Amino acid sequence: MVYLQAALSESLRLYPSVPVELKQVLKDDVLPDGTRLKKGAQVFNFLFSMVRMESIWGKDCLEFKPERRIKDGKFLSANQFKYPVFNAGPRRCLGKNFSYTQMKIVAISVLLRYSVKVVEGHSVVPKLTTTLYMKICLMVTLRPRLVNNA
Ligand code: HEM
Repeated sequence: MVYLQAALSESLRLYPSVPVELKQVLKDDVLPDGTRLKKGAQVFNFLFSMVRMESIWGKDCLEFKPERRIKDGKFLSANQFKYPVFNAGPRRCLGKNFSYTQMKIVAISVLLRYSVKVVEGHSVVPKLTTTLYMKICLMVTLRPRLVNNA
């Protein structure tokens, strides 16, 4: 279960369901990098880019590596501001735990019955909208697993 949690988190890092957020500035403010923001300004937060930045995630930032989220056999929760896939701060996603439960149920239901292999040469091309899609569907081969019902 630890590896599945890490794999789902890592998938959402590289392909965040909410790839871009729009925020509005309530009062004049200064970002940590010195950028000045005027009240009423709109700020696009490009999560899709942020979760792939080398300065935040290291040289292997573009690699799918669930292991980066596991230490001593335990799942490592990332700082919400480093991993804002579910937003960060007081307006964090209320459905985070629920969505992990859903994703695990779906993954387990499929993996229990089938071995899944992505079709050779098929590449995932993201389609950026307010939520993230794939430009074309994910082409996979499913091989039934032998289930022992005894
Ligand atoms: C992988 C699944 C999900 C992801 C990546 C996700 C991500 C996010 C993000 C980024 C926000 C902030 C949006 C913004 O303010 O611009 C958000 C807000 C929210 N999400 Fe999710 N979400 C997921 C699933 C769910 C589910 C399943 C539910 C409900 C059962 C849910 C309920 C909410 C609610 C109520 C908010 C608004 C929170 C607030 O503004 O105080 N989310 N989510």
